[in-house]
Amino acid sequence: MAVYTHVSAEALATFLLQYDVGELVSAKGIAEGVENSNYLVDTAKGRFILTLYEKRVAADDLPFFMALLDHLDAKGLPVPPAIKDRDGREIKELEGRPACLIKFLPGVSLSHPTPAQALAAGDAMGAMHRAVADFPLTRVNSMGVESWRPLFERCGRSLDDIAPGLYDDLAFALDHVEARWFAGELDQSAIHADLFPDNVLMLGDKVTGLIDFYFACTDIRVYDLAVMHTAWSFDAQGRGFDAQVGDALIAGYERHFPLSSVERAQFTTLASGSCIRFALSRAWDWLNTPPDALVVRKDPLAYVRRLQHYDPSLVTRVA
Ligand SMILES: Nc1ncnc2c1ncn2[C@@H]1O[C@H](COP(=O)(O)OP(=O)(O)O)[C@@H](O)[C@H]1O
Ligand SMILES: N[C@@H](CCOP(=O)(O)O)C(=O)O
Repeated sequence: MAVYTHVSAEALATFLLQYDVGELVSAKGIAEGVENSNYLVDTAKGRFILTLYEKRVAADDLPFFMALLDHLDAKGLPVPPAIKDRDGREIKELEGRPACLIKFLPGVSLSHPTPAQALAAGDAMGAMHRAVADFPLTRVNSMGVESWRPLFERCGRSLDDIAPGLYDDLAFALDHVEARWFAGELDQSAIHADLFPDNVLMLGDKVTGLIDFYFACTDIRVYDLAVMHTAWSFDAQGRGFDAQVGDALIAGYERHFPLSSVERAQFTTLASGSCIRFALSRAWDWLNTPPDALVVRKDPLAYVRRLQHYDPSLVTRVA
């Protein structure tokens, strides 16, 4: 459950007085998500999301995320901008945490997207990349290729406590992917960098929300599509590759940005890099989150299996 910081009803009612949103009617914690504390808030004038940013989101990065959301919202993308208070401020403080009141978007996130839904989601990512062509701000990808080796080294031999051989498999894969990485050769832009199914809200086959921009950054544009491909095309255990879903994501994206021959040729390396990135962040959380913590630990091996799908030569020890 992702409610790390408790907000009292009194503190929330006082906080809302700073906005033109009407009086507090009800609030409840949202279980989904792992990074921040989220509440569903109903007021006399409507429904909102209240997010308190926990330690993994740096307060200094919030202006970038909020400017990106405002930019995409102004271009008609279905993203949730922060609500401005009576003084025009979006980033506030509540219970000692940076906090934003955010537009509520309808829709549900899918556990098993169909090809038609993947087509719409790939299209939405393409539209988002098109809309950021004139977005002026940049942010280094804190989970980009340069961060993987330090994170791998911080996990160290404890990786083998997750699965025997995991340290050697990830060491080999990291050497291989780092040597083939090509920043500079491929177009860069603002990217979402975490557009998993749980960060896309849908009603039927229509995308109604792109949410959770807290890894957004400047990086290789098609890397964003590769991240999406690794997240959408498998079951939760990282098995059962669904080529129809994967192809539909790419087809939707190509309505906006047909892949160049170089991007096609590099896609396996980009997807392998994405698998290493999420295997490592999940492994770090796995090793550093007590099993009885309220937040659900995500399985790092589900990303090792995906890595094996994209490049079977990289995973030889972990099943
Ligand atoms: N703007 C929004 N509109 C509707 N629901 C939202 C919105 N933002 C977040 N949610 C809900 O809250 C959940 C957690 O949000 P998310 O941003 O993914 O959290 P975290 O950053 O902690 O991973 C989402 O799965 C979704 O159900
Ligand atoms: N998508 C990542 C974890 C980030 O969590 P989110 O709830 O902020 O999307 C993963 O699955 O490892």
